[in-house]
Parts: sequence; C-alpha cells; structure tokens
Amino acid sequence: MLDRGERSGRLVVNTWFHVKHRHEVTALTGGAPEAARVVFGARLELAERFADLLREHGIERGLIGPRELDRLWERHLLNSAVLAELLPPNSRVLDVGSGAGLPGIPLAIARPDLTLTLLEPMARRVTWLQEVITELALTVEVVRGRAEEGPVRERLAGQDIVTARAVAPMERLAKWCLPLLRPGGRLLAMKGASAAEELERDAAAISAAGGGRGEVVSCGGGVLEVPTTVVVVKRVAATRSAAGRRRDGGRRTRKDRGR
Ligand SMILES: C[S@@+](CC[C@H](N)C(=O)[O-])C[C@H]1O[C@@H](n2cnc3c(N)ncnc32)[C@H](O)[C@@H]1O
Repeated sequence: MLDRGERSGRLVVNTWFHVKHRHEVTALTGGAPEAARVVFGARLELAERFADLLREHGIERGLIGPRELDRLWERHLLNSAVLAELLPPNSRVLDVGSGAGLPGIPLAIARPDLTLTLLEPMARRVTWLQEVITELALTVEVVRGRAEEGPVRERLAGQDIVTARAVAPMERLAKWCLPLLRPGGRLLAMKGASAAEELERDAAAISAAGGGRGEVVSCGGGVLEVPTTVVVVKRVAATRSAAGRRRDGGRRTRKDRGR
C-alpha cells in the first residue's frame, strides 16, 4: 500500500480512510510524514524509534495487524500524539488499556512535562511497554492491572486525565475510568465516527458513574488529514452505587442527592 514516489522526498500513500483516493504527503528521511515534525518537534527521533520498534516487532508480538504497518504514522502515532492538545501542562495522565503503547507512548514523547502511567492487564503487553520505555529512555510508569480493580483504583486514583483508545464502549469506560480521576479531571476516549451517537446512547450510565454531559471534540485538525475524534467527559461527582453509597467511601450529602 505504501509505495515510494518518483520524486525524492515524497511518498505516495493510500491512507486508511481514502483507500480509493490516493493523496500525497511530504515525507521526512526515515519515512515519517512532515506532520510528525510539527507534532513531535525536537523529539521526532524518539517517535521514529518507536515506529521502528512497532514495525519490527508489532506483528510477531500480537500488538498490531499486518495492515497497520503502512499506516503507522497517520493512524497510530500522530493520531495518538495530537491528543496532547487537550492536556494542560504538567498533568498527571493515566492511559488505560495501553496495549502497544497507544496513545501513551506518543504522548510521553510529545509531552515530557506529563507524569504518565500506562495501565495494561496483559503480561506480554506490559513486558513490551517496559521494553519500549527502557529503549527510548522515557520516564513513564507501567502498571499491570484492570482499571476497575480495587488495588488499581487505590494506587492510581486522583489523575488529572485518563485516556483510552479502543478499550471499551463509553458506558464501561465511564464506570472504569471516572473513579480514577480527581473531581474536575477529564476522561479522553478516542473514538471513531460514531462518537456522538455513543455519547448519547450511554449518557445515563456516564452520569451515574459521576460524569458530566460530555462532548465530542476534534484534535490535530491543522496537521492530520483525518483529525482525531475524542469524547471528553469531566468527572463532576463521586461514583454512586445502586444503594446510594459513594464508591469512594463517602456519604451522600443533600447537595449530591439534588444533582
Ligand atoms: C484493542 S486494545 C487497544 C490497545 C491500545 N490502546 C491501542 O489503541 O492500540 C485494548 C486494550 O485494553 C486492555 N484492556 C481491556 N480491558 C481492560 C481493563 N478493564 N482495564 C485496563 N485495560 C484493559 C487490553 O488488554 C488491550 O491491551
């Protein structure tokens, strides 16, 4: 799918969303598109090394499918890194279900000011994430576990931001991720074209889990052909169980009940 054009420094690419309509992107040496320099700046080389690691080991280690090799940058690295637009400086960020390291590793590369943790339950993926972090000398913590587990909640609660890409529907993400945020913190769920429908469908569950109304926003509009669609949900209240008790151990106040 990815074939080198005749002119030097240009690539002709069939992108994932326009398979029939070929378009051109300017390529940097090493195969990264020009947009990668805008997004990763002086840390582009680290992003290129991550792309190389995924290209060399991603398929054999069950992290990406063979079709992803040709669209690593646009669909995976850049699509993930542009989420940085929504992250305030020096935020404490948790990437739930990090898998191959998306969006967590591109965010760690693009934004070294963040305090980043990657959460992943599968042992072999945790090993991969630790290897990548060592190889790229990133300051990132990796935790093995599931977002909804008690010890994980105790250890990782109070995040400013929780990210999740291709992990679960909004209903489950809200239940798993909102308790990991500080009040006022935000869940950023990377979603596809049906983001607005999903948000509407799961609105009641999101509210019950302590989330606000939620909105669909777009990131990377200036650099990506297809901007990244993100569902943003603010944690506005403590998570409530059916019995009316807060999952965080507190009692409901008159103010809570009136919400
Ligand atoms: C489809 S993969 C996506 C991985 C990565 N975010 C990406 O976009 O390439 C979903 C990941 O979520 C992890 N996962 C599933 N349930 C989870 C849970 N309850 N808590 C944390 N991670 C979970 C899986 O182990 C898997 O690595």
